Amino acid sequence: MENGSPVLCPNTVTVRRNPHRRARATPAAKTAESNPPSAISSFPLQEILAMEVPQNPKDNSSSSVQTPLSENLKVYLRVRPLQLKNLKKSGNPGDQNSRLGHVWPQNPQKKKVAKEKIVKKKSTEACITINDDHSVTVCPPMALQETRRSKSEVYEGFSHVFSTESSQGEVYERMVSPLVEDFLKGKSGMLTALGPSGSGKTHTIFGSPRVPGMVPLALQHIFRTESNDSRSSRSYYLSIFEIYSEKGKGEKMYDLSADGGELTMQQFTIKGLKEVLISNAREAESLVACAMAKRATAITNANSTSSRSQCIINVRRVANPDEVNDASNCAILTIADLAGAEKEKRTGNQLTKYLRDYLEGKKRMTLILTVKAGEEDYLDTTFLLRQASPYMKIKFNNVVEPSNTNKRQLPTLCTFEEQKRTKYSVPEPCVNEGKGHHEEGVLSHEEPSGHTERPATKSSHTELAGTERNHLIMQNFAKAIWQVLKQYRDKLKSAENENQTLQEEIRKEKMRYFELEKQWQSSRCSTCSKEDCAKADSSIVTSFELKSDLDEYRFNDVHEINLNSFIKVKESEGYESPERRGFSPCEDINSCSKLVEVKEARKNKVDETTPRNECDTAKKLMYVEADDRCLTTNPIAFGTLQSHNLVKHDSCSSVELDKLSEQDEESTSVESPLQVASFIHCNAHACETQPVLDSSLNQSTSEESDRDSGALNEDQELMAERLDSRHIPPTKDVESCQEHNIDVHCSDPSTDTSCKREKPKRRLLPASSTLLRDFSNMHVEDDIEGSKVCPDLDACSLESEILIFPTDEILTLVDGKIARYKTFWVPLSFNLNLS
Ligand SMILES: Nc1ncnc2c1ncn2[C@@H]1O[C@H](COP(=O)(O)OP(=O)(O)OP(=O)(O)O)[C@@H](O)[C@H]1O
Repeated sequence: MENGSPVLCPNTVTVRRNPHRRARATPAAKTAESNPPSAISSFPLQEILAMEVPQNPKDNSSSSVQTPLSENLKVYLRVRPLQLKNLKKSGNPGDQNSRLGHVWPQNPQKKKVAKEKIVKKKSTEACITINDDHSVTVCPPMALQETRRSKSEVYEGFSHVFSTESSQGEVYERMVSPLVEDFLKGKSGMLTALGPSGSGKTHTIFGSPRVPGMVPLALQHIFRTESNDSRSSRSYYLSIFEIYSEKGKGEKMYDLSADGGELTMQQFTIKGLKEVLISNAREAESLVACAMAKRATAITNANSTSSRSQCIINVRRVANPDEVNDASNCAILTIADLAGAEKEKRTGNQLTKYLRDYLEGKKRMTLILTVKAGEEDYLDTTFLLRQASPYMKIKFNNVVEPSNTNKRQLPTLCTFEEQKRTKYSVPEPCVNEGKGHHEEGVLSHEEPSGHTERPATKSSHTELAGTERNHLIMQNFAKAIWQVLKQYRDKLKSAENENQTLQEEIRKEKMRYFELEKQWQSSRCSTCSKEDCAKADSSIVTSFELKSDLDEYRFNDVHEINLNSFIKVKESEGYESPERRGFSPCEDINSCSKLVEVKEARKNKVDETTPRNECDTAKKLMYVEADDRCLTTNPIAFGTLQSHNLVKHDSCSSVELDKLSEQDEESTSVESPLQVASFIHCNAHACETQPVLDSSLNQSTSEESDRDSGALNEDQELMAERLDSRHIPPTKDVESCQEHNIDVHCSDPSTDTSCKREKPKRRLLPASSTLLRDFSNMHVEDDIEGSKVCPDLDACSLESEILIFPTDEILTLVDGKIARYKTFWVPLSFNLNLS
């Protein structure tokens, strides 16, 4: 519907089944109009690339990250003497002792075996040179310089570098004593020794009875302090365990205390580890000595009693319960002697877990790197220093030519470069690549490092600046992508909401459309009825609706018709009869024909505008509206109207009808399937006797066609014979039929468009006459209420059973006059035996 308003007159309404409508903008297009793409900002690629990066990122990165690390992490380097025997022979007192004889505590069983081992003859040349207290230069052996073209390297940034002459006491005072002091104040700390096998880790950590290491010195320090403080009543517990990696069995943990066993780690804590209360240093040293005796050791090329496990000692300080808010309540001092960190060594995962807080910088950690100074230890030394490079400044005076890099060294370099990348956020080591120096030749390790730093530093700064800029660009790139994605996500949400709103509007519009169409149809139907009434000047209207599948039944095959219909009977008052108008029966028939034409024309018009499906689904009803004074003629009129198309409807419907045979169908005006609403105008006063009606029908049919009239005459003759055989006199009331306005049309506006296939004509009349005669034989049971409301029915002598039930009255405007109809429901049940 274009305007959506109800249509009052179908003649003035133009119905367009597929009205041309202006295409509505799609939601997407609408969205695009309301929200232009410019709402989403374009990707700021140029801005990102054009941004300025600080030219000296070194200062920023080192100052921001290194500060906390410098507080919690300190890296020391200790260089083991070249020739231990020589040192021993030199009579240097104290800590410069032979490994075999003076490491404390000793494993007695392995001590004997170690003595039998052949001590390799080692080079007297050193590969490492201590530049100052914070830096060293590592120079490759001559053989490596020639074959691999390796260059010397300068490592700086150590908290302190202990020379080969440094004593245990010196190391302790400078490195461990501050840690212990903090521990006594309640701060946890850790000391870890890391280095290749035989570099002096165990010597540094445990020492020997004559040259005690950091553990005994720390224990002595602790209890000495405690003994000096008379008010102190703290308790100390000691635990010691090792993490041992067996081939094919993974890592295992063992408690190294007297009756300790295997341990397990859950999350980041060790389950089952025993703590031994210690009250003095001697007692603690004894426990440590026993644990060391249990520690797994093995003979390596570098060390006859090499520690093959990570040994960890914990000293826990428990404050007096009386001390309130003592922060030192849970302070722990951890000292770890790690296994050899040579290149082939694989460090354990469990140790990493256990030391997680320390490695992440959350707790104070002191790392001492032990290296050997011999030329044969060059690779292990450089490997260790490069591993520790993220935590300090390392300068490369020379680079290794890629072409000469053998398989052994390449992974090391790759690992190192990878570490540099992964450790980008940690204090960035100052990497200097002096390619220019490479062309000039190999730098001597004796050459002062200060002379070669400046050009290398410049290039290093330039490279770092570029790296930092790339890093920041990538960061901003990711941020920009994130922002754009967020904007698109918001737009998508809004579009979805709008889509839902539009769908809701569409649904409402559909509902409104259906309501308007319904109103239009109802209004059109009412308009049609008024028009028909005015034109037809009729008081009796009968409407039939036949089911669409009437073709399945043939009239000739049906011998019994159960007509359980409701016949609406109108009692018209004030109706101007055709007789008074001077209508003759013939004229009456003609007028009926005219009415048929008019209503057929309107039916066709309705059919043009009515969807087919509505016709199929429409209910099939039959109404017989008749003047009470010619009620007996209603069945006649009904039969006249129906012609041969009375077909069985359904079990609960009003009429059971049958369809015409093929030859009869040609002579009928109503085609099935269709819905038929018949308007039968029958003036009660004009109703004539059956012969008169028959004659009028014959007259009417003679005007149509010879063929039709022939068929009609045959039917009429047959019916007349049947009537004669029954000797049923015509009813008195049916004296004449001056006017028979019979119309067949689709009363339902939703009649199928198939109804217009063939325009119904007056050819109905001859066929109807057959039923007319049958109905005339029916007897109306006048003992029903019908006789009360229709006294004229008393004279009815139809043999069939017609039950008449009064219902209500209807006032209708007919030709400017008010006509009152009394309606009756007349369920019909009669048999037609046409055979
Ligand atoms: N600074 C030093 N002064 C004198 N002797 C040392 C020094 N460092 C190590 N040694 C001696 O070197 C030998 C090997 O030392 P140590 O056992 O401590 O090495 P390690 O690093 O523990 O080896 P591994 O990892 O195989 O256990 C020992 O006999 C030790 O006495």
